Amino acid sequence: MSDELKRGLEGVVVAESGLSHIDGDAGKLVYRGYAIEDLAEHASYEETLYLLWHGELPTESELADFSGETSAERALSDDAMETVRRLAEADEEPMAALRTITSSFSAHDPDTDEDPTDHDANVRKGRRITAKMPTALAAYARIRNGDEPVVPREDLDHAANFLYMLNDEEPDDVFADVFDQALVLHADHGLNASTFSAMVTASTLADLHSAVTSAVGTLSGSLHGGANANVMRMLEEVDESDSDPVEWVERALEEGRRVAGFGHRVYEVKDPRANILGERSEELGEAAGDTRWYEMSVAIEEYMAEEKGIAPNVDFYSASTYYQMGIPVDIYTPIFAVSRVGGWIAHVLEQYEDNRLIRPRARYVGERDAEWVPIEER
Ligand SMILES: CC(=O)SCCNC(=O)CCNC(=O)[C@H](O)C(C)(C)COP(=O)(O)OP(=O)(O)OC[C@H]1O[C@@H](n2cnc3c(N)ncnc32)[C@H](O)[C@@H]1OP(=O)(O)O
Ligand SMILES: O=C([O-])CC(=O)C(=O)O
Repeated sequence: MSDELKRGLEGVVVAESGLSHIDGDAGKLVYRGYAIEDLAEHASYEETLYLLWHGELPTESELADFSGETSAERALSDDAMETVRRLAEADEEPMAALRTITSSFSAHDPDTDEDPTDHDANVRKGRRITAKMPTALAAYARIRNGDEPVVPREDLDHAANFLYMLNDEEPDDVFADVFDQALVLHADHGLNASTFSAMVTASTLADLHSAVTSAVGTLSGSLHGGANANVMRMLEEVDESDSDPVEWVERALEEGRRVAGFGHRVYEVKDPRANILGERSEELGEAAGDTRWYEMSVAIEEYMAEEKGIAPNVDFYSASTYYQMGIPVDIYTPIFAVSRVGGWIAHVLEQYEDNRLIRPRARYVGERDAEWVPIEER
């Protein structure tokens, strides 16, 4: 057995997957062979989910059935809504609230007693989790502001319905399209940390709800999904202090801090999702007659490229995009989860199809021959 150490599992291949491929040198991303640029332009989030879970693009009638079956699962049980209410009223942190709510969904899932690896039952469970997470998140965001939750509408698509439930107002077409595109762009990304965490959990033959709950927790960290909210906090701080964004970043780097939204374990160049979201951020700014957030972001991007040779990741431009849609900053990471849940479920389905317990080793660097000392002599 080799004791070669791969810290952070960097570059280690641990599974075969047909779901998404990242070419980190060229800055290319595909889901099941389809370029992310094509999916962002043409596919809805529901279509992307179907592609990930079923392996091919749906026909019109397959998509209509799939979307209808998913939207029919949006409503929360009274119990689940009570959980949301309690968490919101206790001012629980948004990702922690989402993690707890997601876990609680298993209590009312009619397929809970099925074999955890049953594919069809897992697709049904997956549909329910994916449909209910946005309802829970929107309700949480409203209740903590003293507003009542908005009942989901089955006649709106996944993206538009979320914005409707969040704001109690149907979104305009531009916001609905941009949000749908953001959901498509975040849906899957190889064996990122949260997906891997879902796979590790599933590999013990734990159930889908457990796998997704593990993943929500893993996504919350600032090195992963948590970075999108930190990007916006940085931009707001720069704006409020009237500083030059470049000077602000220079200072942060001098102090040894990382700049949120930059760097990636796999991409050596700019994340292709950041290109698309950057365009959306610019368009939203132009439409509102205020391109400040986009311009600040571009200045930081140029400086980071010149000084550090580090490019933006997906979290960098999603921040100003969501901000200009009026979405509260601290729910950006939960929104990432609302999209990525589709990828987590797809990877868990793959894991169950060809399962092997995931169990790496550590190189032991502790003592080996310690002599037992009775407690009264220590
Ligand atoms: C959806 C996502 O999860 S995308 C990632 C979201 N996370 C962030 O944006 C947080 C900021 N980024 C980072 O912390 C990192 O780039 C990570 C965690 C994403 C990737 O980290 P790793 O692959 O482990 O790269 P590593 O930490 O070894 O960084 C390599 C070098 O680049 C530097 N670096 C990487 N990212 C940054 C950054 N955002 N700001 C400043 N320096 C950075 C590191 O300091 C290191 O420099 P050194 O070799 O001189 O010490
Ligand atoms: O792939 C990663 O390590 C992080 C990432 O960009 C994602 O999860 O979308």
